[in-house]
Amino acid sequence: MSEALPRVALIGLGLIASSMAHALRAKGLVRDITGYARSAETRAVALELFCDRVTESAAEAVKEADLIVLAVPVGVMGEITAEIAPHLKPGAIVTDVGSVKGAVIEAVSPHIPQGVHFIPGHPLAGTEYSGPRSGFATLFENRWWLLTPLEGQDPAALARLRALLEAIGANVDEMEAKRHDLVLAVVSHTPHLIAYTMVGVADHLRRVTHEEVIKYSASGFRDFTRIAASDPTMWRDVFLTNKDAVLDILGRFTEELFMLQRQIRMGEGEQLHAYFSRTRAIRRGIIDAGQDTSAPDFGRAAGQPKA
Ligand SMILES: NC(=O)c1ccc[n+]([C@@H]2O[C@H](COP(=O)([O-])OP(=O)(O)OC[C@H]3O[C@@H](n4cnc5c(N)ncnc54)[C@H](O)[C@@H]3O)[C@@H](O)[C@H]2O)c1
Ligand SMILES: O=C(O)C(=O)C[C@]1(C(=O)O)C=C[C@@H](O)C=C1
Repeated sequence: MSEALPRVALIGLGLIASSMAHALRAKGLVRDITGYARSAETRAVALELFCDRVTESAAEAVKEADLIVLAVPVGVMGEITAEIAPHLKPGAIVTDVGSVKGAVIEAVSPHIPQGVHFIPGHPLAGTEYSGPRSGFATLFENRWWLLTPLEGQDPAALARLRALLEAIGANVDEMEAKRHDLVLAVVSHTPHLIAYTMVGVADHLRRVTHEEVIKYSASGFRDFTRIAASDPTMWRDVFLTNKDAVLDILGRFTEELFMLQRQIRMGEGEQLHAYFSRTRAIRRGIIDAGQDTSAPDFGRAAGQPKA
């Protein structure tokens, strides 16, 4: 058990909070997990599956807590912090799991009382499912968990949080918030937008092709549909709060797309081949670095790809 952080309050009881609770329980790391969700139905599920106690208000949930985890959509982090702020225990740690860091820091920091430690965070792990039944204990195993500590952060509080996250299997790294938001715009936010768009395009076409798009969808398109099934509230908030970085990356993406479009139109096969060879090498680099646990290794086992 973590003597440093024995009582945990989870604010919002969806995929990430429930996964944290399952992981903390499975490893026996904390003494008590209290949860808050708006709906009575969600609270009942949480009580049955992973919380020791649930409360009808966020304020009530945090009173005794040593660690408070804000696990709500990015757009409501500020208002929920304003609600809990007067009830936080001196010395408590508040962290969040939001997919965007700059906007969360801006919204949450002004409400944090003196003597309470706010340490923004983001687990780079998730699925397209949401809600209190979607969590599982191994979600964070061997996945990055980025912390974006603020200036003057208490090193002891940071070390306590880091130790707990590492104990549930995460690889913890620290990063400056602005850099986090740019990196995530590249590796997560813009790819989600592209997936949403592609599935939208296919849906328009479906009406023309009489369901064949869905019937014969191959694995590439299926991957897009999985991503595009992600929670609409969460992703609306991500795009609205990481606007600048996403628009920057989307601009670059559009330029590349236009270039490829032109090469296809002009029949420039050599250029297309060179481009695809470069992207294939990037993918193989990710697998070789052990960053994609979902990738089968037959590509490597069978030797080099065909030239
Ligand atoms: N899903 C992912 O892949 C993923 C990965 C990493 C981080 N995150 C981040 O984690 C956070 C939670 O995401 P999740 O996937 O667990 O979502 P989820 O939809 O599964 O759960 C969100 C919870 O917040 C509650 N909630 C929503 N609006 C609220 C409000 N106004 N007041 C109080 N509670 C409210 C919901 O009822 C639910 O209990 C988000 O900030 C998201 O950006 C998500
Ligand atoms: O695997 C998925 O379903 C995800 O999309 C998870 C994913 C991502 O990798 O982009 C999505 C959003 C988060 O903030 C972190 C992780």
